[in-house]
Amino acid sequence: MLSIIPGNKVSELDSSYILDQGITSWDLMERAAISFCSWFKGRKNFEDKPVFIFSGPGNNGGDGVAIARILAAFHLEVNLIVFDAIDHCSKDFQINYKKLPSTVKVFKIEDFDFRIDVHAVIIDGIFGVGINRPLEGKFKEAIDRLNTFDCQKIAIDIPSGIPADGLLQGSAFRADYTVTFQFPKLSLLFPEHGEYTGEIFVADIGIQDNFLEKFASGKYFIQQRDMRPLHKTFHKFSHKGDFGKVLLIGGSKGKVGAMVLASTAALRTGSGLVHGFIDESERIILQTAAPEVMVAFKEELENLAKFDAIGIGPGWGLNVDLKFYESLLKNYKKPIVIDADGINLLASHPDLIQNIPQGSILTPHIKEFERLTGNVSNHVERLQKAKDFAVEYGLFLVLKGAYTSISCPDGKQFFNSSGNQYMATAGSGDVLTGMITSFLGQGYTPLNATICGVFHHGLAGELASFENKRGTIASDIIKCIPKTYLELGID
Ligand SMILES: NC(=O)C1=CN([C@@H]2O[C@H](COP(=O)(O)OP(=O)(O)OC[C@H]3O[C@@H](n4cnc5c(N)ncnc54)[C@H](O)[C@@H]3O)[C@@H](O)[C@H]2O)[C@@H](O)CC1
Ligand SMILES: Nc1ncnc2c1ncn2[C@@H]1O[C@H](COP(=O)(O)OP(=O)(O)O)[C@@H](O)[C@H]1O
Ligand SMILES: [K+]
Repeated sequence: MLSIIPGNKVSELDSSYILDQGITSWDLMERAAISFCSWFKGRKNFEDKPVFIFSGPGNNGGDGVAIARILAAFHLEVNLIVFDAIDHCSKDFQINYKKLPSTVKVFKIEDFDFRIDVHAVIIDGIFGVGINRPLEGKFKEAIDRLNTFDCQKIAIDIPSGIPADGLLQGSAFRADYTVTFQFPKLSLLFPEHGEYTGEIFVADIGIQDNFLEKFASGKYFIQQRDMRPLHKTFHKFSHKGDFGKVLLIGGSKGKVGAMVLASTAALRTGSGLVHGFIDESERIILQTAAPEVMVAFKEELENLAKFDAIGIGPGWGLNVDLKFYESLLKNYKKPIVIDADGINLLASHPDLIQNIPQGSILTPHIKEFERLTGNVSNHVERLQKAKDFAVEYGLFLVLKGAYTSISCPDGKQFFNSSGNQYMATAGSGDVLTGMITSFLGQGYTPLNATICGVFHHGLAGELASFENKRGTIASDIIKCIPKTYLELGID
């Protein structure tokens, strides 16, 4: 899986890779520029538009200069705006500058009149991971001004101004797209930076995952290409028992829908048998809405071991018999998935936490997480708290939202790449609970069940929103779960 390397290790990574491969730093910059340009050429919305590239003094600027040469070779109108005297710029910047064809128009920032047509494309190569202080002076002025333009804007590697691993202070370039090299920089995944990064694309520059791993910090980016090997294979003679027997517990007056969604999602994810335990008065609703789901009776819960996985919480309400909850946690000896009111009850009764079986999976959204661990002021703090919580209690903590993070008992953190804003709709979290419980019941390890659940859920959301856009609802996501297997080439 793709490692996320801290910004301060990137130059060490570059030097080590260059030495290992017997290439020059210019070769690596050229790969980055080619990779950027092939992404650029693949996007029909930039075709034949004039391009304005802003290049700072470092290697991010050097990338910009190399990109200027390559795009000019495609006969685009290319304007390059530089901020410093060329002999004060990085070595590879200077080499690329000498290679520029005469068709590229070069301006010094102080001479540039900012007459940029609305149809033009602005490319930001001002600062990359080398930024070491907030923007000021000519850099801040230029970026603040560029942010007022309505044309398409692309950031090279990271929007200038945002530090690779920390929080933005002051101004930064507001991009519609960020094309980041080899791995996403951690700060691109923070909600605070969403309005600056736009859509993120990872451009491959040829550094293999196992090489990156030497510089890893225990943070990983989950991509589509990682999915197949994490899945179990089933065969012609597999029977419904092989696909797992799961139990979902939740539902209260007015909130039975959450159980309908979670249990249907579990079935669509591949569970052989799904049981639902729900308030007696509400059972008929579950039975009617989801006839494939079997309603469980209290006496069946006396032998919990017969269930391959249990998910607790969807629509459960807060009016729950705590002794019953405690007995579930104590008596089930395998990992449990806990969501929604299951989490809210842990927050109001923290003494219950110690009873949760090791390796269990908690799936709070940001508000539920704060109820559990206290308020935080930013995402850096939130990620640290999630990691500490997972390590302290030996649990997997899934912090839901864009780039959902999975914090593991060993301190590793995984960030999901699938999903989109159209999934922010009622019940979409219940769908995830059903999916993770299903994978767990199919015999996946808690980590694989969580990664697969989170990735398939996001992919189903993307497929569902393809046509429905803002009108996407949780049931649409469930309908698209089977398509995620097709999309990933998994039988
Ligand atoms: N493996 C990789 O990741 C590769 C990285 N490359 C590019 O190289 C970039 C990193 O290049 P650099 O390390 O040269 O760093 P940058 O290009 O981000 O800039 C660093 C320069 O800017 C100065 N500086 C930093 N903050 C400033 C501020 N607020 N105001 C004024 N000056 C400031 C620094 O003193 C230094 O001279 C990456 O982001 C990427 O674009 C590619 O060229 C090749 C491969
Ligand atoms: N902007 C987004 N990008 C990607 N996924 C999102 C986004 N917003 C929400 N989601 C996903 O949708 C789900 C919402 O879950 P949750 O907040 O528990 O909703 P509910 O309580 O309504 O079921 C989570 O899995 C979350 O990761
Ligand atoms: K940049």
